[in-house]
Amino acid sequence: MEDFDEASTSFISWLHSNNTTISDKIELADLRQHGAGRGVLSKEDIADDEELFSIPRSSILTIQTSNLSAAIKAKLDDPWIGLIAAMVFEHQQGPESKWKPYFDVLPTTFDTLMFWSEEELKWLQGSAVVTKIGKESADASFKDQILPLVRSHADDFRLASVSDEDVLELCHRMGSTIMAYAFDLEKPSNDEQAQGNEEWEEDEEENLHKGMVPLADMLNADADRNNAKLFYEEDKVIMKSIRAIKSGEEIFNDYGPLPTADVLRRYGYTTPNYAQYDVVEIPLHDIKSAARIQAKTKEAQVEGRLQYLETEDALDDAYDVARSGQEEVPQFSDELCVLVNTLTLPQGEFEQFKKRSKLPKPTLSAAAIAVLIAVVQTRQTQHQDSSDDASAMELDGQSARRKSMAAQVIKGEVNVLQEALDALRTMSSNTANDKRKATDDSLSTTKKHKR
Ligand SMILES: C[S@@+](CC[C@H](N)C(=O)[O-])C[C@H]1O[C@@H](n2cnc3c(N)ncnc32)[C@H](O)[C@@H]1O
Repeated sequence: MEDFDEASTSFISWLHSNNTTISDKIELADLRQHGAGRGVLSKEDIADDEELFSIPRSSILTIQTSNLSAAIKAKLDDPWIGLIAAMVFEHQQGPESKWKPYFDVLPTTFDTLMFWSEEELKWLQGSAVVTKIGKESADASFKDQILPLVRSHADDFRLASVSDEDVLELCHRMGSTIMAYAFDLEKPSNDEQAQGNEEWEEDEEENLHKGMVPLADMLNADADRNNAKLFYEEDKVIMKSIRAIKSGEEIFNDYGPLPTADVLRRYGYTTPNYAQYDVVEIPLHDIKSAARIQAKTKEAQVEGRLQYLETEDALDDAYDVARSGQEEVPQFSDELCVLVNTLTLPQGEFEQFKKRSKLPKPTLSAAAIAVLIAVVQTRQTQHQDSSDDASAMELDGQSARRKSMAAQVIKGEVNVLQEALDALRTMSSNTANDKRKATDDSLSTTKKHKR
């Protein structure tokens, strides 16, 4: 048997020997041909609300369930760092770890942005996602918090002969696994005792129950074909179908409304299904520049208005522009509209708002629309589509795949910008028509009065 299949078989036996129940109607499948690693398929028709599998909480790998000593656990107050430390610890126990067969089906390499070279990241030029990778800050946290812990408990962690560099690499590997595989464990639903339990409440706030849920994390995700969901009970978690599933269909989880760029950053793949959630992030700086140039608002006035918005708790560092036609997310958020309206007000009107401690309404003014058109047009020049540059011919398989995923992110953001521009131009001509109509109406009223 191939290593891949052997690992899957051992993993399933391990689940069975750890009180997991798995419906006969599903199977763990090899989906590598489709570029999706392992996944779960149905073998028979499944009804809505059927139990697919249940995992005892004791098999979920968390800081608490890990075999870390109480002394080490007591030092882990950050959920993210804590789970990384627990995973590093369990990984180093090798066959002595309860979770060894689980580790054997977890990835060791990733396509998430953390692992892209500088050259590869250039393919994402224009997208704000490159500013959110967080490799340096993760590195700093590992050096500050995990290395000293590992070194002061060298025997426990079995890392005494491993270099700092290799420990950090292991931390990045576990951190990336958590990002793509871990669940935020919720408190049990319909359980009054747990609902009223202070420990759960505190933990929920602090998100202390981040955990690796074996098998639940073998489900791939699809925003449109999501057909299963994890439910939380006191002693176990249960994966249930949330619609009828035909025999042979894949069983999908959902990652929530994530733009393609974030799916790539966190999960290392792209799919057209998440394009509906694509956004373009506009930094405040770009809006300030456009207001100065386009609306001719003086620099000191721009700064004064930003200060005022800050005191009114109405200022952000950046604003998302979304796809048109999204039900839950407006294309231009109220916060963005209020900002641009404020920046483009005549000074006298701004003083009036300030005096009354009020903000303009979010309906975009003509001047604000013009500023946003300038902002969007500038952004359009910053997105580079490198999908057909000739160097692609020389790329190895991994880089070629990364390049095509980057192209998908850029294409999605270019679409967002084009839709934004179209919407703004329509608003602009509607505003002009309304103004013309208002002028015509007032002229005809004046004429009537003259007669
Ligand atoms: C929670 S795991 C799912 C199990 C995973 N396929 C495996 O083999 O371990 C998440 C990872 O699966 C992959 N994945 C999830 N959904 C996918 C999809 N619709 N298409 C391709 N890959 C997907 C991505 O690599 C992602 O980081």
